[in-house]
Parts: sequence; C-alpha cells; structure tokens
Amino acid sequence: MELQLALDLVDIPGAKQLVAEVAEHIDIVEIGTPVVINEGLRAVKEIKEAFPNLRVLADLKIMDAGGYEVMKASEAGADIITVLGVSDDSTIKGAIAEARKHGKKIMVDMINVKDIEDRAREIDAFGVDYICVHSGYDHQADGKNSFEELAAIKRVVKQAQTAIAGGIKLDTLPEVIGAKPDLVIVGGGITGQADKKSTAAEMKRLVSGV
Ligand SMILES: O=C([C@H](O)CO)[C@H](O)[C@H](O)COP(=O)(O)O
Repeated sequence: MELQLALDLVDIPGAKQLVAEVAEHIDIVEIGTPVVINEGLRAVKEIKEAFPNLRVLADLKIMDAGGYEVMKASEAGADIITVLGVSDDSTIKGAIAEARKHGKKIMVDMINVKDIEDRAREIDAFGVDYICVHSGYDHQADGKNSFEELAAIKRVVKQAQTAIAGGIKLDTLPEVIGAKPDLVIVGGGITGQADKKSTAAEMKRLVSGV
C-alpha cells in the first residue's frame, strides 16, 4: 500500500518547502487542482525537477479533451494524471491512449459518480491504472466519506489499482487501511498538522505494514 501527499492550498515555493519536509515518507506527490488553477502546469514541472525521485500526480480532473490535456501534463513531467469518472468514455479512452505514448499513468477520480459499482467495472475494462473513490471538499463539509464506495469498487475492479481520497486523517487511517486500497491519498491530514514530518512518517509506517 502506498501513500500520496495531496498539495492543494500552497503556491510553488510553499509546495517545495512542504515536500522537502516529508519527501522520505511519501511515494507520490499530488499537485492538487487548486494549485494547477493558480500556478498552471509550471507547478508540476518545478516539483518534478526539484524531486526527480518522487512520482508526481497532476490532479487535472480532466472532463474533456482527454488526449490533449494528458499530453500537456506529460510534457510538464507528470507521472500520473487524473480524469473524471463522470466524463465521456471517449475522454477516458483518449487519456489512456495518450498516456501510453508517454509512459504515463491515468487515475480515474470517481467523485460524483452515481452508480459507482457499474461505472468502476466499465472504467476498469478500459485499462486505466488507478480508480479512486473520493469525497471532495464539498462532500466532506456534509460529513461524507468514501469508505463504502471503496468496498463497492473493490468488489468489481479486476486490473486497476484502487485508491481513496478525501478527509483522511491519522485517526481514520486504520479504518481506511482495513478496506485495503492500493493507494491512500492524504492532503489536510498532513498539511494541516503542526508536525507534518512526524505525521507523514507515522502514516507511511501504517500503510507500509500492509
Ligand atoms: O482532490 C482534492 C480536492 O478535490 C481538492 O482539489 C484533494 O486533493 C483531496 O480531497 C485530498 O485532500 P484532503 O481531503 O485534504 O485529504
């Protein structure tokens, strides 16, 4: 099981400082959607150049023009790029085809997918690399999490790796680990802590035990 740090509320210098603090305890660093909106794909490029040994995920949440947007993120140095599960099949297939040309991976974010089990089965058959259940910030504000959705996709996904994101903290991590995703994505659960390094270290210790 791997750990991904999601960076959402920082600028590029802030991202570099934060990653430097916790790099030894994470497997993947995510350049979050708000960072891409604020800073552009330059954030992906600069983080990849500064931390070449870390995999970098560009959380573009692609909804259209899958091939073109994956091409641009790949050129910026992203190793993994996100596409929305609610987007058209052709968008997801275009994203996968482009990613394969560059040796990159696609994660499908299932945020707001209504029939999660059926859609996960379909998307898995397209050959994506990761399928991620996700309670976004707005869902979290309503007190929701994605634990049941993770169990649902694990029933049907045969080839993709599974991931979970949204509001995961040190105290809820054991429950997440119990549901056996391949990848755990944590943003505020690390970035919002006074001691980010020791929190990331403890999270890494817990996910590595599985
Ligand atoms: O994808 C995310 C969200 O939609 C904002 O862009 C976050 O990166 C994801 O939810 C993980 O962050 P936390 O919920 O703070 O753990």
